[in-house]
Amino acid sequence: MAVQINPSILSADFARLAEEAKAVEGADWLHVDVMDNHFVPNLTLGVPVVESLARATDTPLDLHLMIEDADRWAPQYVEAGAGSVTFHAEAAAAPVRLAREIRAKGARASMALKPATPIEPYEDLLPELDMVLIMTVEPGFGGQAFLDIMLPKIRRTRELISKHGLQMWLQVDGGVSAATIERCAEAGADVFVAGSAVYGAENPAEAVRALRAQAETVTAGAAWACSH
Ligand SMILES: O=C(CO)[C@@H](O)[C@H](O)COP(=O)(O)O
Ligand SMILES: [Co+2]
Repeated sequence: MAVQINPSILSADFARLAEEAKAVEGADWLHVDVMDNHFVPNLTLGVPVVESLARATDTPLDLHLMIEDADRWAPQYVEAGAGSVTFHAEAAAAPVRLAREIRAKGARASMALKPATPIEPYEDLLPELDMVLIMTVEPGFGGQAFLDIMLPKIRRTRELISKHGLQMWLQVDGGVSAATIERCAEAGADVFVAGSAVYGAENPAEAVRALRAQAETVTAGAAWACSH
């Protein structure tokens, strides 16, 4: 499947997480933003909540760790039930070792880049990863405006993935909506995180379907989208 839509539960009602997860059944993954109030100026949830959420939904969990000391914590989120764990390049002391540990424990390994972090220094790491996440807002909060100056970085990352003949996914996160998803897809993204655009909609499941249809109109013709 080329296009994946991952609703972010950051925009959901945290008192009704199980119901909110069920409201987007049909989504590919449930995106879970973990924030520690150090790496980003906001605090969300931790390992026990992820364990409970993993039991409450059949949708696999896509963990986005916005925390310091990712090397110590990321493996614990695999054990908590995550199917994919994204650590930030800026927060990992030993990213290759960490990616290998995440994979060895049975999850997909992914690395995120804040808006000011370029992809080029990480080119040689790409084969160690299952996904790269390009942040299209400053991490920390949902509901921010999409940074279209990130589009060249998405394009460049897709070029590097193609250059190395890799099958990995390219995720975008932040301000993804009906107004921006096509530009992300045109630039080469195939995994789309959407928080406010899904949970702010009257019918979240329908919002997921609509975003998917929009992105698919773009990726249907893209050469890179045929490879997975
Ligand atoms: O990681 C983050 C924010 O740091 C995101 O996953 C947001 O939760 C996305 O929310 P929207 O921008 O789609 O409202
Ligand atoms: Co996120």
